[in-house]
Amino acid sequence: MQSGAPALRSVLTVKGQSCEVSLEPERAALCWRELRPRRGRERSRAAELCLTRVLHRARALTGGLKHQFPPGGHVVPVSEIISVEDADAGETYHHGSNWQHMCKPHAFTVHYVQRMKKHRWSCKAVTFWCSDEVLCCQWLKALGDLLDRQTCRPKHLLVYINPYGGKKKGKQIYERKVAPLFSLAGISTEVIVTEFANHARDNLYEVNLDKYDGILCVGGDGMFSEVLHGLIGRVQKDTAIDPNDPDVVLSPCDIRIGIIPAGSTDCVCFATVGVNDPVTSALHIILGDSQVLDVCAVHRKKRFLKYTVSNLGYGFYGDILKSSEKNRWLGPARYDFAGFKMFLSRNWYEGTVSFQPAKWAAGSPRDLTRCRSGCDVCRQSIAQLEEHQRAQARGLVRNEQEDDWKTIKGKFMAVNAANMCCACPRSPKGLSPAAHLADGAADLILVHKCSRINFLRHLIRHTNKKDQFDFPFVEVYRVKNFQFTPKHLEEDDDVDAESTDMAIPGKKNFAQICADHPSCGCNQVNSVWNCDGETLDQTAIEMRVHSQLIKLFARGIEDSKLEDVGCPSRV
Ligand SMILES: Nc1ncnc2c1ncn2[C@@H]1O[C@H](COP(=O)(O)OP(=O)(O)OP(=O)(O)O)[C@@H](O)[C@H]1O
Repeated sequence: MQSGAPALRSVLTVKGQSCEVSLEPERAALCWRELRPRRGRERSRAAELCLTRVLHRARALTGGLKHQFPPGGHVVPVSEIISVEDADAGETYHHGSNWQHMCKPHAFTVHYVQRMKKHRWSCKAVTFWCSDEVLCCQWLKALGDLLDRQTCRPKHLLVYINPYGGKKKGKQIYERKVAPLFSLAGISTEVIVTEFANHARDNLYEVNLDKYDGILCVGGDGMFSEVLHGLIGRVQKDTAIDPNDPDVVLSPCDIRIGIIPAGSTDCVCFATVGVNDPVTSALHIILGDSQVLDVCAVHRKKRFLKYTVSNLGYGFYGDILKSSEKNRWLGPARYDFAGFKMFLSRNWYEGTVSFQPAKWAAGSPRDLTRCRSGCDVCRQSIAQLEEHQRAQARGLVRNEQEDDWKTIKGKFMAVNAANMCCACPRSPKGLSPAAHLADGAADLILVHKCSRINFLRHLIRHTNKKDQFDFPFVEVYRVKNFQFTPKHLEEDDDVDAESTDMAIPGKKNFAQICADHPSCGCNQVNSVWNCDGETLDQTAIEMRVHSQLIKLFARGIEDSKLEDVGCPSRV
């Protein structure tokens, strides 16, 4: 409701109780509260509605109801109303009395978001009964007009479903839990059930994107990665940007991506919504939420390899992924099995890491801030980054292309670049709890070679309140880019020749034997990179953060205080 628009106030009946109901212009909210305490369910609805009429007369006489509701009322922000419909058409109201057949009372139903525990949302409905048709139409029109003004909401979506992701229930989840909500909200969809890996990615290069207000993926992180690659690739193609150039400024993607979690790992959904729940994600999409997200581009010299939004991990997390791929038949449990196996293997890898710190970043990886909805650290960091870029363009500060590189050589058990906290239900803190979704930087975590017991202590701290970086063998930096070169390629000028590191015949056999027999005391030469759950063949890589390159249908994790009051909130 626009500021200055008149308030709509009436006495309507909700669940047999007379309620004072208002559309508050200044709060852009629908509010209602019972006018008197409930006296028992046996009260006849006819008597209640008659009382409603009496109160309406009283309203006319007194010139309006009082402006502030006392405690005990409900408030639903208009921005969280999903839809409004004529209750007769919706048939959502329980018609319990004969009286309605005689008097034909009129009613409308409001569907809205209710906050549950742990960032979960559900769709609730409340039906308001009016004394006459004119009043009912007045309410339907006022609410409809307000919903029409929610211009950020999508109307037409392109949906890709991976029928084989997670427990192979993507299609079922979409049809049973998500599609009914979209139809309630008046959203039309075009659904493509993928037939092969990379179907969605390839399709995104061909479709007419102008037709859609958003692209959804139903599946896990692998499916999201497909859509991410398809969309970013398509936008670069349309804007004649060469993604193979590691120094190029990529064109941002304006169309939003929605994730309906239905995979084995739904890390991106968890970190941007706070829960892996298809209904919650669908509701964020319906309300038209928007969350910008940094994307890291991974290159090998002048060749583009992959984009990543969550974790780029070498060593421990790369080995887990590689090992888990062999046991896909175990389902999601394959990650636990592979993790345990890799922990026992205690592999370490020699190499050199070079990086440039993100000097503009407002936070640090070891502070106690957490990236939350409307994050101040992200906003401040980007403001400082833009200021820095403007100063560079004017020649006021020196170009950092060549300067400020820091180099660390060592034997690493894990090298991780976390672009977000990477929290998941198993590790609610994540790999880097203070990492931010859209600050233009990633957290580079280096775990040097250490004893098995120390590595276990480090891993356990991902699940408790202690600082997982507070060990002499762990280093963490907030960076704008980094490079990694494994030791055996350090001397090699022609690192481009490496197609896959395991292609070096002698080393391949050696690595294979030792991976299978960790007790022999030898170590594998190379790990692989785990790039958002997909393996990279190359080991010598460079990564750069592209700030706020994409937008998701999400709002970041909300402050839990909102859940305590619930929605509709008690005033
Ligand atoms: N129809 C299909 N057939 C085979 N593979 C597909 C199909 N559609 C998508 N894929 C691929 O399946 C992979 C895994 O998908 P998804 O992320 O949805 O499930 P997941 O169980 O979470 O997998 P993972 O845990 O391995 O990421 C993705 O890399 C995607 O490219």
